[in-house]
Amino acid sequence: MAMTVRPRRSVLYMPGSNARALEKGRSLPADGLILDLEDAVAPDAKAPARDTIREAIAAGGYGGRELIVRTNGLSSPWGYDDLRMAATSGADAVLLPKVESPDGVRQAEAVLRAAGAPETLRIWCMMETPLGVLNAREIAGASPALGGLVLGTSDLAKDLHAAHTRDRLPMITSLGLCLLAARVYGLAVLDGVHLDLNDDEGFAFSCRQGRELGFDGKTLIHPKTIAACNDAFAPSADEIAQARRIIEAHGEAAAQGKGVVLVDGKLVENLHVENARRLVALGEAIAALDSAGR
Ligand SMILES: CC(C)(COP(=O)(O)OP(=O)(O)OC[C@H]1O[C@@H](n2cnc3c(N)ncnc32)[C@H](O)[C@@H]1OP(=O)(O)O)[C@@H](O)C(=O)NCCC(=O)NCCSC(=O)C[C@H](O)C(=O)O
Ligand SMILES: [Mg+2]
Repeated sequence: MAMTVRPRRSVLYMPGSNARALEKGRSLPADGLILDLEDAVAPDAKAPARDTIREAIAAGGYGGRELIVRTNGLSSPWGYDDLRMAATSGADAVLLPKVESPDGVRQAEAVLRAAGAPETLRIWCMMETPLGVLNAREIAGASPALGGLVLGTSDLAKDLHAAHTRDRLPMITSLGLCLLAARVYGLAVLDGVHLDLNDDEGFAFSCRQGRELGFDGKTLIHPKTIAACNDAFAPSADEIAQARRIIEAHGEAAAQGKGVVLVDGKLVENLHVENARRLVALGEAIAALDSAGR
């Protein structure tokens, strides 16, 4: 059975006020781009940044990259105008900051729909406050328009009074709760940013850890980190080859009326086949993106 998986290994933030960054986004190998109106944009630059983002998306050239507009909160002076712009911008998704309740999602959704947002526009939520994380399950189930959760580990660390440690132990509970909520509702889920651009080793560790925990990918702040992130979140050639062996061996076993089989000495059941199919589909989707130049 064919399975569709959208690669979201690397999703790069860029300030909506930075036209050069938006231009560069058209040629970077990121799976997605977050065109930011919130924290990366100074108050005086918010209104012009809205125009810059709208014009950039309208001009096109982003290929298969997923385009996500991060708006300001509705309690800020810019939130409503941001949502109205994003509604008809042609973006794939709107990313709401600091979401703390399902009502926050529904309120934003009502503004988007009233502004003419198409049914295809997804709503993504930043999970970056203690209350938001505790309400992750309700937020993830707030609307069928939900597309994904993004961890805001910088804001979260601040609110938790937590340290940024290499092993990210202080974050683990929050990461786990958001992952659980996303998987319950079939949403995408992206890990937070690694702030130290000179710490290649720490970055590689956090990518590996994020993938092992179950994240689909990681949010990034600089283009130089995209390639390593893509590698870390893509299934390796060995993993794909093993997944194919699992699918084939289980298919042969099923044809003989057996429910289980050993592959490379390990027990394989239906659940392993499901995961193997996901890995193969992800590998194929990545190959298709790469061959299209995105
Ligand atoms: C961090 C930066 C300000 C560094 O910018 P800069 O000094 O320009 O870097 P470089 O000179 O090394 O840039 C080299 C070229 O790459 C382009 N570039 C740099 N960053 C980006 C980017 N993010 N997107 C696209 N292109 C980028 C430069 O234009 C240079 O190109 P060229 O002209 O060809 O030489 C900068 O990287 C930056 O602004 N990063 C994004 C910051 C951001 O968006 N922050 C907000 C999101 S993080 C967050 O909010 C987390 C969350 O909410 C939480 O709570 O955790
Ligand atoms: Mg934040």
